[in-house]
Amino acid sequence: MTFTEELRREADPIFQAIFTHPFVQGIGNGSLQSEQLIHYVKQDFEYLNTFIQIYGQAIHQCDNRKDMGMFNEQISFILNSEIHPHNNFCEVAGVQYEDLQYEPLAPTAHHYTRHMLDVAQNGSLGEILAVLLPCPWTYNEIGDYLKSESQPNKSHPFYEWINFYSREEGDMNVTEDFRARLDAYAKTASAPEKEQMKDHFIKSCQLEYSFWEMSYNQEKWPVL
Ligand SMILES: Cc1ncc(CN)c(N)n1
Repeated sequence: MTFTEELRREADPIFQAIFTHPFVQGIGNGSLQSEQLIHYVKQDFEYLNTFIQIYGQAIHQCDNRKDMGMFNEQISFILNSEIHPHNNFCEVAGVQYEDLQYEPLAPTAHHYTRHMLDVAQNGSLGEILAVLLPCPWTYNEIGDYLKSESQPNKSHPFYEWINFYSREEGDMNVTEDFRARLDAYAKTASAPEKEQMKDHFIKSCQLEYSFWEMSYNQEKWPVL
């Protein structure tokens, strides 16, 4: 079993809980309220801004152009492609995307971004890959799950979102790319470093779940 297969097996209860979370189910059956979609987009815009900054820190740790190029491509992906699923949510909610940008972080988004930033500042390249991997991996699996469960056609309100994240067979996407790099990295990593990578990965999976919960409940700081 590869290192990332081991990670996936350990995180399976969290993946299953994500698939059945009411926000994810609400994407599948089109039942989400506008306020929930708006809360998600506001927080996710900021979350992805942090992701871009972490890619910058990962580039700082690369010792070859191939790896630098890969992270650079991922920055472009967020800037130019990952705006489409956000626009899908905005259209359904009946709001302009530009009006939801540069909002303060809610507690869970604050926690998740600080977790990733901490690893990016203090960890190895392997640890950075481990902390980032649940982001593409859980979304690809959500996309695949919703595509097979809901069989959406073009009239489904979240057709674009589901198709954006679901994978085509044989597709070499960012999840597969990160997994291959992390598996290669793990082959020469020490046992304590592998434990660290596992810990970062599992915490990010937990925080992926919490991010859906935050959006569903439109989480705010306790005292306003
Ligand atoms: C919180 C979160 N996790 C993952 C993704 C998919 N890149 C996202 N847009 N937002």
